[in-house]
Amino acid sequence: MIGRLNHVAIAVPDLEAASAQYRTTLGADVGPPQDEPDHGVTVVFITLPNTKIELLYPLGEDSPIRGFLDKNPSGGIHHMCFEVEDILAARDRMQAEGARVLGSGDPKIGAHGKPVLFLHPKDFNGCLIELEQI
Ligand SMILES: CC[C@H](C(=O)O)C(=O)SCCNC(=O)CCNC(=O)[C@H](O)C(C)(C)COP(=O)(O)OP(=O)(O)OC[C@H]1O[C@@H](n2cnc3c(N)ncnc32)[C@H](O)[C@@H]1OP(=O)(O)O
Ligand SMILES: [Co+2]
Repeated sequence: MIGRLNHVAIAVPDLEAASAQYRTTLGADVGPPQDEPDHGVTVVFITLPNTKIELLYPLGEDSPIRGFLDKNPSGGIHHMCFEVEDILAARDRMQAEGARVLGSGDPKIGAHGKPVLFLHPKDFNGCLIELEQI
């Protein structure tokens, strides 16, 4: 069911500083900030040979990552995103297995213009999981 690791997301307290660190200290290929108002975040993608890093910064008052950054003021790994071929089939299977799908349960269009869903971290060993349909 889950396929490639599409990205690992890190919530950061300072998007510009984190972008500069990956670009300068780590010499990585860092993209531009992308506002994603439908998701309450601004994201920066860092392209690696085998996956991506997604830097996340809160956008708007009710950003879903505000609580995470309050608890982790210097930032932290926020979620992992796995690719799936059919996100509705994946959702139905996860729900049948007892996993909680966050939000309405209907996919939203994510940062790559593809449908995404999130699974509750408490159901996956404390790891927030995002599914993205390829
Ligand atoms: C543009 C889209 C982009 C893309 O890739 O396409 C994105 O990735 S958008 C990313 C931002 N959007 C989301 O994260 C949506 C899904 N997330 C949520 O709905 C919330 O973040 C939620 C429900 C996971 C947590 O919300 P909140 O922190 O406000 O709730 P609680 O404080 O009640 O937390 C409950 C419980 O879970 C623990 N927690 C929270 N966040 C995480 C996390 N990222 N990883 C692991 N655990 C997490 C929190 O500490 C609480 O645990 P407890 O032991 O009860 O204290
Ligand atoms: Co993501």
